Amino acid sequence: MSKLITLLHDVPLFQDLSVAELETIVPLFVERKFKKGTILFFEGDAGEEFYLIHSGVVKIYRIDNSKEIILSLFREGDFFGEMSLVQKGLKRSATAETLEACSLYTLMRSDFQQFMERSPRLCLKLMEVTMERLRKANEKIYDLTFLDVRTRTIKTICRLAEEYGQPKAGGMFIDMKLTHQQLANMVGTVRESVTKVLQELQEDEHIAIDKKHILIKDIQAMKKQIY
Ligand SMILES: Nc1ncnc2c1ncn2[C@@H]1O[C@@H]2COP(=O)(O)O[C@H]2[C@H]1O
Repeated sequence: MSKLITLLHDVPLFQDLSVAELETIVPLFVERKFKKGTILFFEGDAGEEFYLIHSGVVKIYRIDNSKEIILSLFREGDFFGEMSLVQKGLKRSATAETLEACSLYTLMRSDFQQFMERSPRLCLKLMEVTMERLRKANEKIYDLTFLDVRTRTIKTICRLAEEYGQPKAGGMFIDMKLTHQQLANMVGTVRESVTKVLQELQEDEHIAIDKKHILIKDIQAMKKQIY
């Protein structure tokens, strides 16, 4: 349990909770481990649990006729699965799948709801995170409507660098293994188009790719291409 308390202290959603509130909620979480490639739930399923990531990466996506669009990637400290829990009868709005072996903490729907009813602080935090996710979703709608594939690809790489980037000799290293297909599913295009843009970016020495990891050599120079 102590590792959960440490995790909760670092998770913005739970940071403002009092010690008493934390002590109430911690025993309700159940730790579960999942292998890479496990579907946690499908879009349209009944929502039964709230998920908090202790380790690993989870992909949230929708699929249509085998075409996939990635809505978000979540990692340690992120939560998901809350949308279908806030109101009775709502179904899962997207599918969740582990991209790596994952350790997740789950909270049952009834516990999550009871805690929301009792804790205005948690509700406010949840609203803050939801607004931030809505802002990102709006940005994505704009990008898909107005921007070409090259610009969208560069923007996606820059966003990944902001969220998962680590400064490294020679640039900014994105600490996440991504295939061209996964990147294409984030950008909203076909794999061939993303491969072409990545090749151009490598030829122009903006990025280097090593074992599915992207290194951005000069993040400011990359950003200059889009803004
Ligand atoms: N656009 C989005 N951005 C980030 N997370 C999302 C988005 N859409 C759905 N999710 C998450 O994916 C989950 C799918 O199940 P739920 O609808 O229960 O809750 C959802 C959210 O936690």
